[in-house]
This record gives sequence, structure tokens and C-alpha cells, in this order.
Amino acid sequence: MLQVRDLRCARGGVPVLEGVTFDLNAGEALILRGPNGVGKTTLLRTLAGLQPPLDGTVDYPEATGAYASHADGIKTALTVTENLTFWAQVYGLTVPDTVFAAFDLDGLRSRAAGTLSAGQKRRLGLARLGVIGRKVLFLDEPTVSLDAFSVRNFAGWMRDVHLAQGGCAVIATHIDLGLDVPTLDLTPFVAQADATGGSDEAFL
Ligand SMILES: Nc1ncnc2c1ncn2[C@@H]1O[C@H](COP(=O)(O)OP(=O)(O)OP(=O)(O)O)[C@@H](O)[C@H]1O
Repeated sequence: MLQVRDLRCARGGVPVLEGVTFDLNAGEALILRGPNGVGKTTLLRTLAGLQPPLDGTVDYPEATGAYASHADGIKTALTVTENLTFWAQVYGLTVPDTVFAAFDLDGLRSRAAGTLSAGQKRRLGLARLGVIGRKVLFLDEPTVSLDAFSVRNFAGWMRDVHLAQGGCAVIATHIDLGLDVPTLDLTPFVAQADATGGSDEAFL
């Protein structure tokens, strides 16, 4: 479902990672590991098509990918239900009722999203993944701000719903999600520096 071959990617014009190669079949996930700054976000953004690779290829079926970072992208004046309905409609879908329980949002359906706590907002941000129908997910630290119960809940949705229904996911996380999936340490793929540095305001 996802094929990555000899990928080389940059941030701020400076090569960060090179030679990244892996495959994911339907129902499989991969956890990205590595120290701060190794290039996990850069790789995820490149995989998702938000920036071009310097070299190599990324293949997955057209219009099946979605990228989510810890920036929530929540509309604060809308309720939880209205937020999910909005996102579902963008993708021409309706909200499955099961998504509220899956992300522990049942008691918060009518709350204005702006009044949610940080962790509740994060759960709403993640619930978006359950309404947009995208099969190939690129997730950057999805469980930031979540308590242990909510981390388990998210892992349960990932395993029992998303992967069980034939999705796949690449997840950068410093937190152990308790998922029985392979990890890829990016440290061996750090690119040889060939520039003095640079910055890219698009990322600031
Ligand atoms: N706007 C920018 N301009 C130039 N370099 C940047 C910019 N943003 C990040 N970098 C650098 O690019 C490299 C890769 O950053 P990236 O955010 O991909 O790492 P990461 O593995 O996701 O880190 P973390 O675990 O801290 O989230 C780092 O060395 C970082 O300092």
C-alpha cells in the first residue's frame, strides 16, 4: 500500500535524511524513532507530499493519504460534533457514531471546541482521522498531551479500527503506544551535511 524507496529529504534546504526505504501493506504500521531533530517530521511531511523529496520515491494510491501533526486544526467556535461533521463533509463523508466512543468524546459532543482542555482537543484532533476515510496516515506525535487512558484508546482505535479495516500508518512518537508493530530508527539514515545551514520560513 505504501512503498518508499531510497528517499532523501531536506529541511530548510539542508539534507536531513537519505536512503530511507520501507514498505507497508494494508493493515501494517511503522513507528519512527530517533532523537530530537533527527528528521521524523521532515520525513513524514515528505511522505505525505507536503514537500518534495530531494531524491527517491514515495508511492501510495492517489487521494488516500493524510498527514496529522500535534497542531490540532480545531475550529474553536464549533462544537465537537460540528467539527467532526465539518471534516467529514470536506471528504464527502458522514460521521460514524462509533467515533465519539472511540475517542472518548461522547460526553463532549455539544461542547464548543474552544472550551476543551488540551488533551480533549487532542482527542478531537485525532477523531478527525476517524471521519475522513483516509487509509494511509502519517502521524507526527499523535498522543502529545494525552493521559495514559487516552493513549491506550488511540492505540485501540489504530489497531482495531484503522489497521483492522486495511489502513496503514507511519507514526513518529516518543511515547510507547503499546502497539505490536515494527519500529524504524532513523539515526542510521542521517544525511551527510553538505551545506552550512539554512532556514525555511514555511516551517517556522
Ligand atoms: N525551519 C527550519 N529551517 C532549517 N532547519 C530546520 C527548520 N526546522 C527544523 N530544522 C532542522 O531540521 C532537522 C530535522 O527536524 P525535524 O523537525 O524533522 O526533526 P524531528 O526528528 O521531527 O525532531 P523532534 O523529535 O524534536 O520533533 C533538525 O536538525 C532541525 O533543527
